Amino acid sequence: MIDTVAEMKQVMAEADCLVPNQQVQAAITALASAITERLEGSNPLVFCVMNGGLITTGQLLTQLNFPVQAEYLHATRYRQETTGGILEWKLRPEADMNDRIILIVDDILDEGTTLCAIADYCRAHGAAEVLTAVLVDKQHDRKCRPGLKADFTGMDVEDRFLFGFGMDYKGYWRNAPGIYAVKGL
Ligand SMILES: O=P(O)(O)OC[C@H]1O[C@H](OP(=O)(O)OP(=O)(O)O)[C@H](O)[C@@H]1O
Ligand code: HPA
Repeated sequence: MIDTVAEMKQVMAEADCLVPNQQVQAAITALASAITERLEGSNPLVFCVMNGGLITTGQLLTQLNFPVQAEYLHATRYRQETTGGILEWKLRPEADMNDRIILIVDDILDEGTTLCAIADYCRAHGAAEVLTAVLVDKQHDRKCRPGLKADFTGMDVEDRFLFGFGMDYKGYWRNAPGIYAVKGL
């Protein structure tokens, strides 16, 4: 355990800060404005995708200045790894989605498998429309559907393994106050 903590301190010491805190905050504020403009009058049901979506969703929600119903779900496919596997539903949404406009909020659109599966699930359970919002869109050509984009994107980030603002490296550093890339990854 102590070895892990020391390793994680080393990971941070050697990491590249790609986007500093203030810039991330500005991106979340811009996301909130775009979401407000589009959804203010439509009584959206917001789903936080746990665990990674926790910080983006939390900060975003406090900047949505209209009544919002917020829930969470948990789907995961990276676990402690840096490459994704089969998507595992840990907690499926329980709220009634029938005829609702759903907004799914997550930290990162990487290959997109996670967001696509969640959006498909919501549509199959009666959602009238499903929109997606991510803090980060990782730039590469490995998207599960070519050209896949979220409806709302905070920022594009280079193709490295990232941590901070909800994104973890081996379960750690979701709390890092900026977007960092692991040395060599
Ligand atoms: O676009 P994709 O390639 O599907 O990857 C993106 C997903 O991966 C991460 O979740 P993870 O599986 O690590 O689960 P966690 O949030 O519980 O850590 C992240 O929070 C996204 O939900
Ligand atoms: O770069 C990443 N970092 C953390 N979690 C992730 N899940 C998908 N891609 C990433």
